[in-house]
Amino acid sequence: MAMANEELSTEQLLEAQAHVWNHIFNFINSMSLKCAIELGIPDIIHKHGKPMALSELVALSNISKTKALHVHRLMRILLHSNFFIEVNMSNNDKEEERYWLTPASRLLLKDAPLTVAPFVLLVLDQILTKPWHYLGEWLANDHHLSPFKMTHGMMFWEYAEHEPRLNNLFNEAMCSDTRLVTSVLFENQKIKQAFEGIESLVDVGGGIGTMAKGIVDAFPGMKCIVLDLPHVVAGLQETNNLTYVEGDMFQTIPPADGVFLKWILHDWDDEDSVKILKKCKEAILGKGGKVIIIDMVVDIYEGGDEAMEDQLFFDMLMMTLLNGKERSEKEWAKVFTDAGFTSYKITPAIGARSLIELYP
Ligand SMILES: C[S@@+](CC[C@H](N)C(=O)[O-])C[C@H]1O[C@@H](n2cnc3c(N)ncnc32)[C@H](O)[C@@H]1O
Ligand SMILES: O=c1cc(-c2ccc(O)cc2)oc2c(O)c(O)ccc12
Repeated sequence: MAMANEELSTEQLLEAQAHVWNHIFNFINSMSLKCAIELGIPDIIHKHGKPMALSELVALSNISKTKALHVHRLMRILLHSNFFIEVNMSNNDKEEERYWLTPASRLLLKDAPLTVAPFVLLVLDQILTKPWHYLGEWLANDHHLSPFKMTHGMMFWEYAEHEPRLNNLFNEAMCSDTRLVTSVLFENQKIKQAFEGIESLVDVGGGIGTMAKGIVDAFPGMKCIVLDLPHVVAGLQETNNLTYVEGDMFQTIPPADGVFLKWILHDWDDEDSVKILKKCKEAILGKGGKVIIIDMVVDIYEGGDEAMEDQLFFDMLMMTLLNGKERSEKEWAKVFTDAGFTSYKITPAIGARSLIELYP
């Protein structure tokens, strides 16, 4: 029998091996990043205010002094993946290599308003990484809605309800994303127009209300209601134009001119998404309103290959953690029609994500 590799030139064979190795070891990039965040390396360098030598980094962190050379190796891989840059500076006539931040590591500073550090800690937490080991077994079997359920015996939202550490990590991560989204969303006039004229809005699955706060700041006349599960919104501070409702979006959505769904429908399969959208339609009927969705539309993105690959990653994430998916325009159109909506408009909005306006 012919061997598959027989037809490859040496160059092709080595290239193929490098490609496979790269994919096998990609998790080392992720784990090195998580380790740097846990050690607070971006924050220590930022606080230092100027490029920092390895010896200074070790002295000012809780890294063991005996591990300095190991940290040099950790920094080497993070330099390679553009999370830090190396600056050569002279110190008492001695050339010394120093580490400095890049735009990517600035996004990892724990106290930066737009930090994505909570997402790194969330996605690479053992609760979320364990289900990936069961993906193949899950695909080979009919039972269980997701590899997450197969691993932990319950769905993601139930787990979050019973495990405050996951609940807090998740809500904090979502909040940081929302801060990033609001900071770019209303700069775009086309997007801003989508919210104009809406006097009351329900943010369905709005988490702890970060997006709703951003919306009422941008539209001070608007009243916003955040609907989410009791363990998420219980006891949160309300204001004159921001209120919280503990509830289930599959049961009732409070009536309003507009319903907003950010990163909700990608958590659910088509059948559940249609159920949620039917409830949204009931909420806006009689008000002549619309539904505004922020989610990915596969193959519509701004920002090149990385945004395209991010759509593929998120689709796999939704399959593994939840029973959800990222949808193409054709798949969205079917869900909208099945839920009884007649028209929609897609505007590419934030990198890999779009804003969809949906009309009954
Ligand atoms: C992926 S998060 C999105 C949060 C927020 N919209 C954002 O983008 O930051 C999904 C949200 O849906 C909420 N959720 C899940 N099931 C729900 C239900 N049955 N009714 C209401 N909210 C629900 C979760 O608690 C969570 O806050
Ligand atoms: O578990 C997640 C993680 C994310 C996520 C990861 C990294 C980012 O930079 C942003 C977001 O998003 C999720 C999500 O949107 C969801 O509906 C459920 C789970 C997760």
